[in-house]
Amino acid sequence: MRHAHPVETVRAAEAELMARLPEGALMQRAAAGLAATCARLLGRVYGSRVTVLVGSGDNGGDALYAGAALARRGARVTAVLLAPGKAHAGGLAALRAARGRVTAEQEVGLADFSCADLVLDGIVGIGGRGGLRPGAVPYAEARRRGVVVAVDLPSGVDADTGEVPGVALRADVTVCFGTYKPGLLIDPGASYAGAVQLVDIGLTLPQPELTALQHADVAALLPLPGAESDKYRRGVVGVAAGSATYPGAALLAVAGALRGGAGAVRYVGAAAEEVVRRFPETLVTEGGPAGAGRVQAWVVGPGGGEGARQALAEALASDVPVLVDADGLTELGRIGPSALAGRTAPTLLTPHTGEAARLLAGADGGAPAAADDLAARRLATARRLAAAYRATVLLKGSTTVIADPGGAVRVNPTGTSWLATAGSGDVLAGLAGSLLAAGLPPLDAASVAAYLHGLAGREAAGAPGAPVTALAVAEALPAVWRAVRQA
Ligand SMILES: NC(=O)C1=CN([C@@H]2O[C@H](COP(=O)(O)OP(=O)(O)OC[C@H]3O[C@@H](n4cnc5c(N)ncnc54)[C@H](O)[C@@H]3O)[C@@H](O)[C@H]2O)[C@@H](O)CC1
Ligand SMILES: Nc1ncnc2c1ncn2[C@@H]1O[C@H](COP(=O)(O)OP(=O)(O)O)[C@@H](O)[C@H]1O
Ligand SMILES: [K+]
Repeated sequence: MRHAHPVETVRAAEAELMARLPEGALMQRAAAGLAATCARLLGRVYGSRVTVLVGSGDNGGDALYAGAALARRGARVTAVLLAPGKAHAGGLAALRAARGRVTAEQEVGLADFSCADLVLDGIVGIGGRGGLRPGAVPYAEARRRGVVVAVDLPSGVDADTGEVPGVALRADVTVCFGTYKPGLLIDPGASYAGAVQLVDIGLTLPQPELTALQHADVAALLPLPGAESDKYRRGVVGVAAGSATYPGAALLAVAGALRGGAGAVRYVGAAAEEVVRRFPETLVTEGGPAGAGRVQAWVVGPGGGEGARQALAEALASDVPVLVDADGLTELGRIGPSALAGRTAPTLLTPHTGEAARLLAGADGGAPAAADDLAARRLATARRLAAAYRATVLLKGSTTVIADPGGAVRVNPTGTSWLATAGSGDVLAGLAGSLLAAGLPPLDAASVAAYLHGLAGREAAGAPGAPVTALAVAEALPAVWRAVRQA
């Protein structure tokens, strides 16, 4: 499990550790880890060209000490001071002592930047506010031939949210200290970070609110049949999806549900004939969720069309977990959070940002939000929805973020934009519903589903990648289950 902590928590842990260590020791640890990664990336340090972009804080200090370490090993290092007079004094002295060059001239800095084998971005770290300041913007736009290594965080990315309020410097590798910052895991910030490496500097940190699953975590959560299992004990997932206009959504949700670990899939809706023809293992019931037989969790809404309102009302009236997607979310947005007020079992909402905008419009009375703005503030959006509806929210898109109303957040690391294809969300809904029916709590069901769905998207796209269909994503699920269990 990867853990991320907000700046306030990191600072408190740093202060506590610094009080027990000789002055500067923590920065030396950070710089040593940073220099080791740079040396690995360079392969041959001696004779290589390294440019260090230096801002006014300790982030620049880390970069300067790492630059000094590389200079001592024979690299030709130039420090470019973006805030001359404010650069970290100790780091600057160390670089000079190692015979590094120092300049404050932008023209020289830009020329150096463009021909360096490696650039260290020490402009700003967790102390940053807003995007890059004007003096640093040309570096984000300049030609580059070497690898750019961000120190702790790509400059211009908000550490706590992943928001990029202005221009940011894109990195190939980010070396972060002590813990991941949320901004390294959540887009758009995550897309600036490249490959992220964590350097342990000995911080003692509390349980994180924000986590990202890895293979071993998912493997431990997957519902597996035991010797005494039967289909009911494994869980029956009810799928209320599809309509005369959108029968395909029913097929795709059922396809996802069949590969999610429940013992059986029960379908209700207008596409029963198509569903049984394609998936004869599906149980089909006439009418809506209210009259269906035993079900441990409902999936309502994919392609639900005009039937979504009634199906939603019936599913929400049940005492089992309900996943609401697509047309179900549109109906829910019309009513607002009061629709969930009487529920005794958990509810999981799976909006994309357009649906999130509609849900918010029906929720907390705030100003109407555009989907693009919500996408730029993914963490805040998922949290706001979870709080307003008192439900678990899986916000889909470039980084899928899952927020529990209690405050816990999971970020999915496996996504791929090949999944941006019609119907792949229906597969995800069926898959997550199946995991709910198998007994996983909503945060786990949603984050395991997003994880497997992302891997299945990659598996279906192959390497170097080709367009995928939603059904191919569903069909790739058994292979990714195996891959996760084998890891
Ligand atoms: N405190 C410590 O002992 C440690 C700190 N570490 C490093 O220190 C960093 C935090 O250092 P600081 O608290 O000094 O903060 P930063 O170095 O991240 O930035 C603060 C400085 O940047 C300026 N600034 C803010 N926003 C800016 C922007 N958008 N563009 C340009 N300048 C901007 C501020 O005026 C301030 O002078 C971490 O990210 C990490 O790299 C590590 O060395 C680990 C140990
Ligand atoms: N840019 C992207 N990068 C990664 N995943 C994406 C991107 N855009 C969409 N996705 C994923 O693709 C799926 C699309 O779901 P959705 O928007 O509901 O489509 P549909 O309604 O057609 O099924 C979601 O799992 C979402 O997270
Ligand atoms: K930085």
